[in-house]
Amino acid sequence: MNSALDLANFELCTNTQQQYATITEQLYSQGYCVIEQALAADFAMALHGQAKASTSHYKKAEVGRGDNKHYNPAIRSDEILWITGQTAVEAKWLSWADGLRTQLNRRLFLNLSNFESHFSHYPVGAFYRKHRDAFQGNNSRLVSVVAYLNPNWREQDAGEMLIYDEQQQQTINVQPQLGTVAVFLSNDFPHEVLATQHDRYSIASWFSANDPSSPVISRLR
Ligand SMILES: O=C(O)CCC(=O)C(=O)O
Ligand SMILES: [Fe+2]
Repeated sequence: MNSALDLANFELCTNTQQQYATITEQLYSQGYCVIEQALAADFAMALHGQAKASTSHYKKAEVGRGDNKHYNPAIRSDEILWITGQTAVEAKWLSWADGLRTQLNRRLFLNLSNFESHFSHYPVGAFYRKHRDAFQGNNSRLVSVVAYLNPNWREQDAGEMLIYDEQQQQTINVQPQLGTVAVFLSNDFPHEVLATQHDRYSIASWFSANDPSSPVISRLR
């Protein structure tokens, strides 16, 4: 899967529209959705290949915003690389996300306008402590989307993402298996990445709204 031509020819997944509908419905009814094999295997492998091949370009992830942005390995120890859409496979990923954005806007009357997305690499031992993706006092990140890029992940590799559903008082355990996608309301679901025992690649991303008058989604139900 090397040329742009090959990439242009594969399906994003077996039934992308059905999948968008499932994500939209579950986001509405419970605030989150986890789908295994959401991305077709060849597409997810192409993303994995790019995430891995670009390792020398990653930067240590920081926490906080603006002047307060800083490196704090006690909170998170992953490294990241922003996705710009400059390669065919990145463009495919952005196009998958844009299709989802359109459905969320149409079906839930949202006004999501932006999408930001980065590859994350968690080397052995790396983690990301419990956090929310929406910044305090700034609700612009509304919907989080995480895609996993690790073929043949085994339970002993650890590195799960735990999503805390505080209303239901339960924890959702997401294995970072190739092709799995997790979507959740950025402000409502604290989550963490447990220390990984194996090199771990994912894409972390967020839909946000520019327009301050757009609906602030809390739980939709
Ligand atoms: O890689 C993951 O499982 C999630 C990462 C995350 O929560 C984030 O980057 O905000
Ligand atoms: Fe997060």
